[in-house]
Amino acid sequence: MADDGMLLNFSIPESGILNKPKFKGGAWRDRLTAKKAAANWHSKATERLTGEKASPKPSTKATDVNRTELGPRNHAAQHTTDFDFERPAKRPRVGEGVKTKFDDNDAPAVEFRPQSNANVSKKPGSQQDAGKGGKQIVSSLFSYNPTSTTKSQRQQGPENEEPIEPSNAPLKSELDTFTSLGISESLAAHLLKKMDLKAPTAIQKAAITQLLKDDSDAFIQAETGSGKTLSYLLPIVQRLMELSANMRKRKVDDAVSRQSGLFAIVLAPTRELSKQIATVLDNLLRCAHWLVATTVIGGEKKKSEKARLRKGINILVATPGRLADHLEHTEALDVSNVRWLVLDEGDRLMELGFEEEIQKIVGNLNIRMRIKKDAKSAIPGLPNKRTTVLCSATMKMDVERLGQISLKDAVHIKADPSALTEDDEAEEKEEQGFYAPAQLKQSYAVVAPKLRLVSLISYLKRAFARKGSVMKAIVFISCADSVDFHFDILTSKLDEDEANAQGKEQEKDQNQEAESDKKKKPKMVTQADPTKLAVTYAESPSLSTKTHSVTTYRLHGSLPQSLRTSTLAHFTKNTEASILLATDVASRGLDLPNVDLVVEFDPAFAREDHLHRIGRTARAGKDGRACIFLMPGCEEGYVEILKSDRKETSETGSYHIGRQDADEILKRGLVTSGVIATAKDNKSTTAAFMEKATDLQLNIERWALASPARLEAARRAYQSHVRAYATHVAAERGYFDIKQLHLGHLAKAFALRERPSGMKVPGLRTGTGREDKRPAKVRGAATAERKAAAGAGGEGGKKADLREDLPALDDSEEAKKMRKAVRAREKFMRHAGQAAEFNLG
Ligand SMILES: Nc1ncnc2c1ncn2[C@@H]1O[C@H](COP(=O)(O)OP(=O)(O)OP(=O)(O)O)[C@@H](O)[C@H]1O
Repeated sequence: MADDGMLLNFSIPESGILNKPKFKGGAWRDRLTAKKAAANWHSKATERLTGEKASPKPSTKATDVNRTELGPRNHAAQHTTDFDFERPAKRPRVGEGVKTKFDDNDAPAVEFRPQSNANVSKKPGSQQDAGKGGKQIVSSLFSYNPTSTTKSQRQQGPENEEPIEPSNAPLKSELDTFTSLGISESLAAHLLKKMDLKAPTAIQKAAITQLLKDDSDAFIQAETGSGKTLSYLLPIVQRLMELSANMRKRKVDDAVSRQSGLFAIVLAPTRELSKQIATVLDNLLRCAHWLVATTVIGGEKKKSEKARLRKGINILVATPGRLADHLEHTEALDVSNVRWLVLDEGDRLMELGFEEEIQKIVGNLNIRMRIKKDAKSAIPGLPNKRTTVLCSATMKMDVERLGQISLKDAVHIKADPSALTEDDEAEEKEEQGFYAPAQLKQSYAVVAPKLRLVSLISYLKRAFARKGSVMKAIVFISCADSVDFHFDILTSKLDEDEANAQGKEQEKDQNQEAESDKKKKPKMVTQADPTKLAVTYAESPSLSTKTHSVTTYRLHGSLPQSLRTSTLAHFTKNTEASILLATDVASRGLDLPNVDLVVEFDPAFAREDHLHRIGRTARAGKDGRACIFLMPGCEEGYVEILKSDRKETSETGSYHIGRQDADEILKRGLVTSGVIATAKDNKSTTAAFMEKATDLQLNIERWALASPARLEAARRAYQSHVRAYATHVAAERGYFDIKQLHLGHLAKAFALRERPSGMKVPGLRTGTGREDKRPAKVRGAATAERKAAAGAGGEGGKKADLREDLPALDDSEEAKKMRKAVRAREKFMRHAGQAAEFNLG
């Protein structure tokens, strides 16, 4: 039957047959625009269908605007795709494309434009990808970035300057030998043959002379990498060898053996440092095998430590918490013969809150020594008084306090004795003086927050591009979560098809789920897989080249002690190119061989920490480079601190500090791969590096999207980073002003397409312009919070592991409850022997 003229008898509901589309999510402006356009079209369509006045047919052509590389914020755009309406005029912007959200605090991963509007020219800085699926992507990585306040000067860099005489190298004069300082021939021969140490450094010369000469207490102050460890160990070993030789000569006494008693204790703030000192000591004692040393440190089994103490020990290296514990509970530990007590890294011991433990230890040593003296059973030849040696790079207030607790009429020992002056004012200035090694080459990189992650990868790519150009690098990061996040990125295959495909799927799902999630109750967050913590090193696909591989390591205070130890040991032994991503747990005292580059990706919380960090390179006269990442704006003021790092600079202002821009780093790392671009090919290189950087960023974002655990880890890293940022010392907060931090842009550096919501950070701009009016006491707690976040790696029993759930430091009930919970968990961790951010003794 012909259907011509057939009348369909459908009844049309009052509301019309076309239901009005619902608009959810996205920016309200987008929703409003879409709603208006849809309403307009809807009424006209309904009019037409109900037989009323015909109206022009609306276009139903999908404009494909939703098929983007966008995060959930662009969800609104997805709902508008059935309507080809005119969008309102947008805020003008540099480059092309339509920005999906006009939030000054935020910027999407990429911006997009409708396909219909595809005739826009491709310009550098607005890289488009019309590839797979007809997507039109405009990179926002290079737009709306803050501009630098310091000049980019392509001038002579430090590498072209006259070589600078190292300030921490062994002395060159033929007269300066170990034997000339009073070290025995046999020990000096051992130093030369077995430890390859020919001549003493300046601080060793000063300290060994003094400590062999008399039994006064001493305060040793010298720059990083100047050999302080041997400056106190050598005189102790020399004295004990003499004691032993004398006893053998007398024949009436038994020769010194492990049973003769404990003669020296060395206290260090961290387990890593204790182990390192113990290793140097063991090497020394190979020429005096009758002397025995051991360690007692937090995180190890107390039972086996007790067994070792029972067997007899002559020199003990310990962390304060664990030693205090043994003094209380281990009967076999007899300290009545202790004649040397060394407090290494004194400022750090105080910073980590060991004052109480040290007071206990010193008190205990004093009492036992007095009792022993009264009993007149001291070993013949043993000094009558105890010598206490305090080592510190700085003479800050808290070190003075430590001096008051432990030292009596101490001699101040410095590498350059002429620096010890009678002039009080000059002396005070000198005492505060803590400088970087003279031969260390320093530079800074000015990198906008959005470009931080891609710039870091590019910087490292370039540094390791040529085999052997950089052997080992340490990258300092402010908090443990952020170390974990960057470790995952650097050890993943970012451009793997599978990961990308998963990421793209996830993108779609995320867009769809974002809206419904908002309405639902907040879900339990997916925690990053904690078992993954077991992996602390892996090859880095993005940094390795065809000719050589690069291994990335991670280290922070939240890793179990055994892992920390094995990771450091592996990094130390690795003879191939390797990078250690670490919190400040690695900033103090650690002597890792062949580190020729230190990158401060997150600036240190205080100048002293910065000097300790960069001091991991350029040690004992060797060369070294250090680069700090600063964001454009107030952070660039930190260059003043860099200038004050060098002794001669602070006085003469002559040292050149290299400067690089993000563009330069990206160009060198991603395009010219080690070859410096000439002016001729500069133009094409500009387009190329922007394209490559955008691709890299997209790959990273897709990689993160491919797994909820990764996304969660990224969020945690971001949050911990921002919270840590709020805890720079007051004197430097002008450079690191949390209120100036662009949180939306920064999210990108954590592979996030929008900034996580619901963060409480003290001092953070809330939109109300509210100032941080917390009482000083509460504000002070921020320091502890920061240290905990950094996984500062002490063994301070009283410090909280606030890493996972740092409370906002206000006085609200919620914050109080949270602090209580954190304290309870810390207590539990302590009893359970777990490694907290601060590792417990
Ligand atoms: N006389 C020497 N000649 C050559 N190398 C030396 C000498 N003394 C020490 N070293 C080496 O210098 C490096 C740094 O020594 P050490 O760790 O004691 O420095 P430090 O002053 O304690 O540094 P930091 O302040 O960073 O802890 C070590 O690798 C050590 O082997």
